[in-house]
Amino acid sequence: MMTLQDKWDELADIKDELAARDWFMGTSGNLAIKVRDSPMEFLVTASGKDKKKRTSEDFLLVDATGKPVENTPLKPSAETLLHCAIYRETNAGCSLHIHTVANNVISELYGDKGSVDFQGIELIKAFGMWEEDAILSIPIIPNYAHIPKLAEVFTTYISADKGVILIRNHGITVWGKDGFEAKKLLEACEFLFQYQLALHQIHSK
Ligand SMILES: CSC[C@@H](O)[C@@H](O)C(=O)COP(=O)(O)O
Ligand SMILES: [Zn+2]
Repeated sequence: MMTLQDKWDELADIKDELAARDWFMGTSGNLAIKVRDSPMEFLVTASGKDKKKRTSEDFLLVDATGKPVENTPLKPSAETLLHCAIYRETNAGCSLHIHTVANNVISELYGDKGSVDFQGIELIKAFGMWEEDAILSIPIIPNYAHIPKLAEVFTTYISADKGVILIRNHGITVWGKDGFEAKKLLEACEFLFQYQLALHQIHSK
């Protein structure tokens, strides 16, 4: 059986890997991993920390509403409600949110369209799309400073079978059945975004 410590270590390892890619600029980003189903509880990154550092105060346990389970001076991520929505609406075991230049620029380029679509590129297989003519459509939603409003809009775009939402000029959130799956989707998305930006540069010459 996986203990709380096992889950903590798993999330800490994922955090280190994403940090090594420089995906936590300026304290941005937040990560979560489900610890148990009933009552539903998950570990989430503490708010405002330098996520490139590994400390004993990196995560705290919260309930389905995003409230800390135990008395703690730590504050859960400001975007905990997005993770709550994912665990409420899906069977996900892990959810990851990062800000990169590539995901922000793509969200701005395709924001008015409401999605960015990928077809005929091998890496969409990371999303389980194996058919020749499959199209991966990543939804792009507006950003709202008011997190309950952002979570409300975000919830309407959660689809259990895809696991990715891009928030305009903000960042990407992915989720999967476990940490491995969520990280795979995140890496695939960032590859696709960089590919799309490179194509843009060529076409705009
Ligand atoms: C410091 S800019 C990024 C934040 O506003 C937010 O979008 C973010 O991703 C991190 O917030 P946090 O509360 O640390 O989880
Ligand atoms: Zn964010």
